[in-house]
Amino acid sequence: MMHPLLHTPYLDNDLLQQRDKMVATLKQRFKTYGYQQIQTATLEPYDLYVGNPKIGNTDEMIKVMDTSGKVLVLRPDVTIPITQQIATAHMNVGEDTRLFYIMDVFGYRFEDDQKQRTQAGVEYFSNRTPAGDAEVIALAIHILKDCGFPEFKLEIGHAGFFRALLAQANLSNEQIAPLQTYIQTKNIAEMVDYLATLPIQETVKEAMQHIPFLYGEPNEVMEGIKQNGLNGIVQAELTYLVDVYNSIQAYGLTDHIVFNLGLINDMNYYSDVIFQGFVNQVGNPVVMGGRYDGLGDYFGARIPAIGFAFDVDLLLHAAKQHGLFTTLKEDEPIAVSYNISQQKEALAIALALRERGYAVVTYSTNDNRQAASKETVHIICETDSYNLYHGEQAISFQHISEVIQLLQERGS
Ligand SMILES: N[C@@H](Cc1c[nH]c[nH+]1)C(=O)O
Repeated sequence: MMHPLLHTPYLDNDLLQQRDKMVATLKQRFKTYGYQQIQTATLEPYDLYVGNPKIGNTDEMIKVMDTSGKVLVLRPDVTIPITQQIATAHMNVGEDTRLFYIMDVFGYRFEDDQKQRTQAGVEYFSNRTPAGDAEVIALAIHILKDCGFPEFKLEIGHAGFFRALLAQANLSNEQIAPLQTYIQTKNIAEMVDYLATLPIQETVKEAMQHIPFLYGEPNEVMEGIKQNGLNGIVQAELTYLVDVYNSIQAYGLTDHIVFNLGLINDMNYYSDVIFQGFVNQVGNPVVMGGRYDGLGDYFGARIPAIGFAFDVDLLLHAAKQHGLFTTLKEDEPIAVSYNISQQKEALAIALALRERGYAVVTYSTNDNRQAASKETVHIICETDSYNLYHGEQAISFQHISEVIQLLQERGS
């Protein structure tokens, strides 16, 4: 059963801690594959997007005006500005460049009311090779494993597959759009009716009707393609996909791979392999990516690249749904309360604890404040005695070193 996305207007402390932990896991994994972090501006010139055929619909971008009347957009995508930066700096990829990011994207192509989403992604600038593409896909799978998802699927398709079929049909963009939707939603009945209205060859119609079925175990999908005589049209794309798949085999990760030749991404910049990752019970993909070798051309540079982005909030939601949140260390602060005559000494104790990374709250008992809860470690500094209370236990101490030793022994 699919669960709708939960919309949290804000994240509470627990969720934020889980989110930080998840982001740390992703960052760590990106680093182990040799990626370096990059950050781009949140507000970008609208000109970066307008008029670029490789960039989707600019209507849905959030626009603002600066004080001089110049139109800016809130970063709708990360791949585009990074490609522009690399294009400006390099013109051609000499050396491989591996970049990762944790950045928000705004207002673009989201079905729901949430106009801001955090992406954790990578961009790998390098010439197209099956081994390079396989490494990026393996990294995405590695992350899903790191997060602890027991079951997930990575669907692989090819941006050129649908395009090659379309090239035979000579259709306008308006005619293509519904077709794309029918394929994405696997709405075969309406697709058949719609195809009947289009002026295209019967063989092409049949091929298109077959696209939604080209899903599943890679060998079976390839067999289905042959049986339907589709391989002649898209031979090069298919051979490449199989090469990538064979390379993923070397990582021992093919259990998670399915082919989906009906995969169509709304981003227009993809040129070759595209992929999306799904975990059970979550309808939308938690990760999307693909190769976009032609995007740099728009910025005047030949810089082939492949990348992906995880939707951090969706991933968090999925982890919660699957009960994958680990219990975090109890971080309730230690309470230090003191008689005003002992203020200096008590504050020195608090400082020493804070210096060691403990969270500490202090208050004067003369202020008549609420007592700490039973679970809290509570240090009370009175004129003639210093005591530490925890649950039923009460221990008196002379020196802060005794407190630190006690805390360490308890593992708190
Ligand atoms: N920018 C793409 C993901 C991606 C990164 N690199 C390549 N593709 C997206 O937001 O869907």
